[in-house]
Amino acid sequence: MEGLFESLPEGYRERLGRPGEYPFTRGIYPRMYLDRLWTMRQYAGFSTAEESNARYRYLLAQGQTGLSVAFDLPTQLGLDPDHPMSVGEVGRVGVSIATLEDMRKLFDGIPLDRVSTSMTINAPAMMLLALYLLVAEEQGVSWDKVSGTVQNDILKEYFARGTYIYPPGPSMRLVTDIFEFCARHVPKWNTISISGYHIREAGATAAQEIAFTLADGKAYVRAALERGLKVDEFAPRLSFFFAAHGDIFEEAAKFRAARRLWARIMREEFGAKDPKSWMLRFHTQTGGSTLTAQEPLNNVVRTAYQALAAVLGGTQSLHTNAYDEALGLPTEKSALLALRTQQILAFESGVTRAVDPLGGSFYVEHLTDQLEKEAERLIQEIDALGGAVAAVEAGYFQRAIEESAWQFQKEVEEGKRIIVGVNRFADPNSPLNEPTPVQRIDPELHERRKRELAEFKAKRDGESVRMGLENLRRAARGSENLFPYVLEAFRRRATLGEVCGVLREEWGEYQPGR
Ligand SMILES: C[C@H](C(=O)O)C(=O)SCCNC(=O)CCNC(=O)[C@H](O)C(C)(C)COP(=O)(O)OP(=O)(O)OC[C@H]1O[C@@H](n2cnc3c(N)ncnc32)[C@H](O)[C@@H]1OP(=O)(O)O
Repeated sequence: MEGLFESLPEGYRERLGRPGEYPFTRGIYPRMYLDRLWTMRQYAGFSTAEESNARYRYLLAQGQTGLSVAFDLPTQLGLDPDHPMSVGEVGRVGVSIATLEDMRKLFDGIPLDRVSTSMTINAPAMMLLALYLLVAEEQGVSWDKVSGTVQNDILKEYFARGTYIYPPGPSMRLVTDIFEFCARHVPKWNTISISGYHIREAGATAAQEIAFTLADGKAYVRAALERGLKVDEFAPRLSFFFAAHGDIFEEAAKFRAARRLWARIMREEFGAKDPKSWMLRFHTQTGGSTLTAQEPLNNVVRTAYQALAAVLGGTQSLHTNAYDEALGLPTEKSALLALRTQQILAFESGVTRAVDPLGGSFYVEHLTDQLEKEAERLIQEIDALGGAVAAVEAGYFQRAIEESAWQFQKEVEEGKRIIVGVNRFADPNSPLNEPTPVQRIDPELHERRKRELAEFKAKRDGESVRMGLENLRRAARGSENLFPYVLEAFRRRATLGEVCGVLREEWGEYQPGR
């Protein structure tokens, strides 16, 4: 492949750029997958820490190369299993974690210096990361060896995902505290996964996905600069998360355009000097909203094409959906098939042999330019509103996404957008409509988790816990970094609900529309 680039006409080469060079349209590494494949990181977790741990070990044994933890809704909202609002939700969409003991069980037998872990956690990101670091410590792994990612992207929770707790002001403080703490103590940790995935899943277009995500990214950078951090101190550890939907070339172009835009924003707008600060590194998940309950096996095919788009776009890490996700939680079998889908792509398809194989395609370069232009226009619109935080408060994102979602639905209903097995070739008697088994959650689980929590509380020193929580409360009233206080509270055996509860009392909860 080497000579190909040199043989291109003058001017064209400069315009195209090289992989691994600013503005990284063609990827962030000169040799991409020739040197290292993307991380195969399947989002998983359900029921108890023990059951999730067994699933993680199974997936790692099957060749998965990174972990990605799904937490249940109470955990994502900083509530313990014994909270009245947890009823019906414990262990349902992810694993239930409330204590250091739970976290220890979740990673039992998994060496935290050898595997990187992503945790989809936002409002209580600091708390779950603190528990993770304490488990690493117990394993004898020093924090500078620990690598992974917390989603920690609160802005999109307000308009696309929904698991917020506190109002934007204190929430942005927590985000920035994590940037600062990790820059000093956990240097290999990706402190945020700025997520377009949920924006897209909520109905945004590809250009909106890029624009809204990068606008959120700019808001986090501004918040950190206002805190007094230097851009090159924290920017190399910002990471991104996008969706891969079915339009292969548009999606591949989307990733290329996003990289180019972010590189420019970081270098030209924020004056970053370290090339690592310019690089947009991202995880991709295939499009959950594109999966259909009709003829579920068709989803294997959809997912494979979407994964191809992600890899053609130069993703660093990938989750391929299980075909039964429109019906319920993946079973061990469907989760394995999802992993095999990316292994076939990586090891059989030959797609990893060239770096940015689409680079120079007239069509893809054109799409890249177009998406970049449209996203840039939208980012300017958001800047004119005062940035992403102001745009959230003004309801800008919600309105824009609803409009696109409505447009999409209309096209489906009018048959202008074809979904095979749904609005074209639908057949109620299709043999592909056989019943699909889904993962079931034990109905006794909630009671069991409440008992475990009561036992945990009975064994601890109540006075020490109270002191830890009061120290956190005092710090929350001031402006110090809260991370050390959260760590201390967990060392004293406070629970997730208690730690988040103190901050709820101090800061209140976000009430949309008020
Ligand atoms: C839908 C659902 C929900 O709503 O609930 C969700 O949200 S699920 C959401 C699930 N989210 C996730 O799973 C997010 C996953 N995100 C991540 O893993 C990260 O943020 C990531 C995107 C930066 C990928 O990190 P990673 O560790 O897997 O991979 P990296 O690309 O950083 O590679 C690891 C190390 O190898 C190096 N490396 C990699 N490739 C190369 C190469 N070709 N040449 C030279 N070096 C290379 C990197 O620089 C890095 O080193 P060094 O570290 O020294 O630089």
